[in-house]
Amino acid sequence: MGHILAIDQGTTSSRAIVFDAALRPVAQAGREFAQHYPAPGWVEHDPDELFDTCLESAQAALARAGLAAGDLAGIGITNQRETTLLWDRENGRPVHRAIVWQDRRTAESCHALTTAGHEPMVTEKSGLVLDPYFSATKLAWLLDRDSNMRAVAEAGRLAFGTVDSWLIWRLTDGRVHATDATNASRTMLWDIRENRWSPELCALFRIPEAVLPEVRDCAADFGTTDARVLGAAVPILGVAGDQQAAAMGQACFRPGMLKATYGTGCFALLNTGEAAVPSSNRLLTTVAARLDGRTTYALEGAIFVAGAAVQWLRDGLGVLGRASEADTLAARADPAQEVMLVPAFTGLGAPWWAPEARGALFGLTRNAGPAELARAALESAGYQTRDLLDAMRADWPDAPEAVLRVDGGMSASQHAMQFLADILGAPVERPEVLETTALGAAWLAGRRAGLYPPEAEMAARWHAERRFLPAMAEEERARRHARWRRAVEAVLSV
Ligand SMILES: Nc1ncnc2c1ncn2[C@@H]1O[C@H](COP(=O)(O)OP(=O)(O)O)[C@@H](O)[C@H]1O
Ligand SMILES: O=P(O)(O)OC[C@H](O)CO
Repeated sequence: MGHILAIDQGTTSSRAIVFDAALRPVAQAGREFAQHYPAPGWVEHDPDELFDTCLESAQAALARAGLAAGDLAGIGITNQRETTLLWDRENGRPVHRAIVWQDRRTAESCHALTTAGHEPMVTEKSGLVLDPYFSATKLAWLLDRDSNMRAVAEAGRLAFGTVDSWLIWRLTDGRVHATDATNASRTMLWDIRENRWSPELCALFRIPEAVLPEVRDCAADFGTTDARVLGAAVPILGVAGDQQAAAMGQACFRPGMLKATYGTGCFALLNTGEAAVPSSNRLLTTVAARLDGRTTYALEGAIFVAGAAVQWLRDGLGVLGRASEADTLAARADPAQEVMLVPAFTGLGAPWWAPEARGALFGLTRNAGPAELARAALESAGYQTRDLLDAMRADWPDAPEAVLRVDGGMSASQHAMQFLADILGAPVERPEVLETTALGAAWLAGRRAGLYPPEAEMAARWHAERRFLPAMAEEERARRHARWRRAVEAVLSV
């Protein structure tokens, strides 16, 4: 009974990791699933596939650990956030495929609501910007598909959920319809300060409250799995959105602590403690955690392209065989050249929120080649992070001097991480366990089960595998950053 299973349902794959009683990962498994693009800018996932890939991963991870479900003390769930599902409570069938957070189909309705002057109220209550990224307009779109749908929803027959709620529903065979406060805070329907579904936001987006899940703490009782699902009844004891779970896995529990996860994109979260700090720089104010009924908050910034720039070198340009070769290639770059990449392949995220912007290369010479491009791609994550951190400091001048804890696939790049420390002028720390998202979910469940330590002890246990210290002269940092800002301005003006 001393193990915890963490299920990490991400945008491109589902993974499961078994942790032992000392919170060490002992076995893992993962499954990819199909991405559906039914129209330009639309992205969907098959709800059954999301569940099945989680279940297969869980079974495979348990088998690799030599364990049965009955050996588990609990399950922690973490998930891609905002992705929106709606299903029929009676037959358990989704009314549509899941609409993924990246999906832009509701851009026009967001624009109309912004033009009508609703954004200040939306931001004040939800902490978010009025963008298609979040669940509310996606759910409204689902409810608008059929003239009868809202009446059916009002009668209590339909259930809305982010991916965590869907997995809980399926794991408990329809007995529990719940989510946690971090996932709720990404729906644009949750009043982050009042800690309740917002009647004003529900009215604005025309969402019947009958569809909404019950919102619980991150470490709480989310029901017990149906014994037929995994072979034994296992309590679900922890739930958090993946970026918040990563912040917990990085032990960023105190105000001022900061983590950035470098995967395809990058998500940075700055813990602001019990203060829900409003942003004047278009960052998001979001729930970092709700534990023992106490809500803590974060300022969040999202970059759309981080490791994806390395993928582009590999799959688009063919100058890399594998992402891990980027460092070797970048090391051959001519130091005298200053090729710079603004990787706005799908627009620019925070703090710019410029969906129409497109990428650009600056400083090309006849001698610029794959090595200079690789270096520019690795460094583009650093420049973008600097913009996020500058915005965070402007929003929250009380923030202590930042140390950035990093994780995700791209944090493996020495060059990217050293440049990050250089351009931030701040230390960058990389932990031993890079699976911080699953670790956070496991910690929540184990904390609830009484197996894992509370925050303070978790924080004391965390330690860096590698620390990158800034080595760039202040003048050089300022010069480079000014050049980056001019490059961004150029991209925004083309
Ligand atoms: N050694 C490396 N150097 C630079 N980028 C890397 C390296 N290894 C992986 N990446 C990048 O990290 C990303 C994958 O990280 P991962 O955390 O698995 O992302 P996601 O969860 O978004 O799929 C890819 O975009 C890949 O290009
Ligand atoms: O599944 P990931 O790791 O790409 O994370 C997605 C985020 O939660 C979206 O907000």
